[in-house]
Amino acid sequence: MTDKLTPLRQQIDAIDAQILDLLSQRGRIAQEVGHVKAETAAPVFRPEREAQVLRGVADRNPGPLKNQDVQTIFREVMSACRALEKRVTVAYLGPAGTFSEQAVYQHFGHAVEGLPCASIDEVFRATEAGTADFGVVPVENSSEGAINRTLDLMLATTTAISGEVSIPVHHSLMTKTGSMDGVTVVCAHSQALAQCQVWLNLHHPNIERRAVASNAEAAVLASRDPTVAAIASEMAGEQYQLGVVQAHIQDDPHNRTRFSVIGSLQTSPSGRDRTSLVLAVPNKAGAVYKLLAPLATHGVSMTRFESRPARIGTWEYYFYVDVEGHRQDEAVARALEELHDNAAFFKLLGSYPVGL
Ligand SMILES: O=C(O)C(=O)C[C@]1(C(=O)O)C=C[C@@H](O)C=C1
Repeated sequence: MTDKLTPLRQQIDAIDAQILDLLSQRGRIAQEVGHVKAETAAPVFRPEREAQVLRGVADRNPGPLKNQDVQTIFREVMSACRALEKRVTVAYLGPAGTFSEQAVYQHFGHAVEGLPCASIDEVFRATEAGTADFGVVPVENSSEGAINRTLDLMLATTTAISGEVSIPVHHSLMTKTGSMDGVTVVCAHSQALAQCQVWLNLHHPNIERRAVASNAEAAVLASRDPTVAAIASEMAGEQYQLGVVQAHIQDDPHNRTRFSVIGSLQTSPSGRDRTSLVLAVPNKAGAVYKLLAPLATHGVSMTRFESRPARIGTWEYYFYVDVEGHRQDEAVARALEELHDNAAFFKLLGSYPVGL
């Protein structure tokens, strides 16, 4: 056994030495890129370029490693190279251990400075003020729908969307001891309580449910008090040393949350992009139908249509619309121009690479 293993490990050692050498070369070139960018004050983080690199890696992957795994490796390689140019700061809904933090690492890799914020409002504020280079905010959950506060702030602030990231959301029930003995209350963010209500009704119908600011806060509370159970990610459970009572208790096993990456960057086309905008029309019969006609005329597909009541007077609803393609693509550009002309209100939120 040992005799068979030794030569294989020698081969792995030789390959690792080559990988390390190539990584160092890549890092030195990234430093040069950094100097070129510094001369023109060009942005360090280029989401469209990173998306192209990751798609290329999956296209060329000869196996046996899975596409998702080679992409994870290359995302971290780019993250480390990017950090040689500049370590970007990313604001997210904290504390550490939230799904938002997971979304940050999935999009930017781990060589970033995470800035946990107390609320979605604060993520927008930190990003607008420049305290953070980017912010990551939840936009919609596959079971619970839109995150309304995010939609409202997209409208009210000057931030642009420069990327998107979607992550599976698996909730676990956890306590300090790993058992439900003596537990009187289950804490979680209201969205998580809603996403687990069928399971809770079935297994713990009589335990009080209390909504708190975030699942990570619930984990903190549970770590301090054995009468409190938390619903949170297992990552948060590990962070606050909780025992798992039951994993994956979300009612929908395919539960996902989509996040937007916000900032001041206007992302260039990557070849597979999405454009987000907000529209409003006067409250007349057929107005919405007419408003959207330019999309059909120019063959632009709509991938999302969400309405939010306007809170101040003139129009009844704002429509949050996502379309396929980049604002610089000819068909999209023409459709946007006509939408702009037809709409009583028009705000382009941004064009960005479709998430992996
Ligand atoms: O191509 C660039 O602009 C780089 O800065 C290099 C690099 C990379 O490591 O591949 C790093 C950061 C950018 O976000 C994109 C790519």
